[in-house]
Order: sequence, then structure tokens, then C-alpha cells
Amino acid sequence: MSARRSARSEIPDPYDHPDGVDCVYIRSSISGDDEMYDVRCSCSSDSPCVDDSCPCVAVSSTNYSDGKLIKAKLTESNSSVFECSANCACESCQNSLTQKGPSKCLRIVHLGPKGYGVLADDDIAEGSYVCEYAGEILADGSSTADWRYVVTLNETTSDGRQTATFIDASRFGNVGRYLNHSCSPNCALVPVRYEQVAPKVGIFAIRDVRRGEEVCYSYGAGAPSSTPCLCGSATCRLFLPAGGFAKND
Ligand SMILES: C[S@@+](CC[C@H](N)C(=O)[O-])C[C@H]1O[C@@H](n2cnc3c(N)ncnc32)[C@H](O)[C@@H]1O
Repeated sequence: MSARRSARSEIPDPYDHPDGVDCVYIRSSISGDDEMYDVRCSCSSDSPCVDDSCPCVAVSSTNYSDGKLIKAKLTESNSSVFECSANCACESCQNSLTQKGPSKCLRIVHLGPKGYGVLADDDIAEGSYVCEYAGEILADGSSTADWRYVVTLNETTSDGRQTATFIDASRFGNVGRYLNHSCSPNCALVPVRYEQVAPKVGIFAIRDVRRGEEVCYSYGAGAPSSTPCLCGSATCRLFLPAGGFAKND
């Protein structure tokens, strides 16, 4: 691993769990599956991993422009990101945004009946990376300690198969586990891969977020659960969706 890449992976996460929360803080998801990708690049600074001439970018097509997720990937339901990794030897890489760590302007606060939530301490521009939804990556979510912290990532593979991955932040998690649901969200989840085949879940701003706003995503369009939704949006569906977040909803 190059010195440049290993230094990047040592960037500390500036967040921690609130006092009294029984969860181990992790910076990125943990997977029991150690299958790795064999894709790597050695792009020069003349072509810093921005288009399909980079073998890593070619896996998912262009992901980022000016340090933001491109609009198509924010709006398409089955979008995904493949980033350069520690195995690459690229210079001035523009394709490893999520590995630089979460936004520095998030604040975990207690919001009354919703429990904890996350506020933006500064403006966050559309397309910005907010943070990962980190947890234990499980093939089967049934072993969770608390279903409320499980995100279900449904994806369609290139050969048309449906896959489901469960990210369980009940026992191990990061700041991402505190983002609440909104029926009119300002963020969305996008699967992000590098090194490992198992996906990470990146949370990106789908519109400009103003300082002081709650940072939230939609937990999905599933059938309503019995939990009243307190998002307060004009288009509120009144109850949280049941069954956790599904990427393709
Ligand atoms: C992933 S956790 C989000 C963080 C949580 N508020 C906490 O204190 O840890 C999901 C849970 O938060 C609460 N929640 C999230 N969004 C909500 C909303 N819009 N209205 C009411 N409760 C919400 C529900 O209890 C839900 O099961």
C-alpha cells in the first residue's frame, strides 16, 4: 500500500456516539466476506481518474465532478459508485471521495420524540458526500440486535439478478446511524465499492442543505409501519415505512 493511501485511511472520524448509547464506533462497515476486487489503476495527474479511461471509473462510469456526486447518480434508482482504492497507484485521484471521511459539519443532537438526529452545522452543497451508513454487513439481517438500525440495500446486478445486503448498525455503527427518515429528504443512499466486493453505503446530499437543517434520507417507499412519522414535511406519509430502507424503492 502506498504511503499516500495509507495516510488517507488513517484520517480520524470526528464523531462519536452520544453518552449512554451502547454501540461501538466504527469508521466504515465491517464485512465477514473478504472477497476483493482485482481492479486497479495507475492514472497520471494529466487524467486523474475522472472518466472511463481509468479502469476503476470504467466499472461504474464517471462518479464525481468537482468533488460532488454527479446529478445522474443522485437521481437514478439503481446507481452505484466504484472508487479507486489503496491498491491503485494513481496520482491526484478524483475518484475516492468517500474514503476521505465524513463531512465535518454534522452534529448529533437529541430531537425529542424522534430520538437522536443529525443537524447540518454548515451549508452542504448538492452532491456532497455526507457520511457512510456504517455497520456490520450481513447477508441475512435476522441476527440483528435492533431492526431499527438495519438498512437493506437491494441491488440489481448487471445480469439482472436481485441481491439484498443488510447493513446492521445496531452494535457497530457511525454517525450515519443517527440520520432520521424524512418523506421529503435532503439526502439519498448510494452503494459505494472499493477493494472489497461487499458494498459500503454512502449518504449524499440530493439538494443543497442549509445550516441548521436536519440531515435525513427516505427509509423507503415500503408499506407503512405502525410508527408515526414526525418528519414534519408537507408531503409526510404519516407513518415510517416498514422493513428498513431498500435502495431501489
Ligand atoms: C436509524 S434510527 C435513527 C436514529 C434514531 N432517532 C436514534 O435515536 O438513534 C431509526 C429510528 O429513529 C426513529 N425515527 C427516524 N425517523 C423518524 C421520523 N421521521 N419520525 C419519527 N421517528 C423517526 C424511529 O424510532 C426509527 O425506528
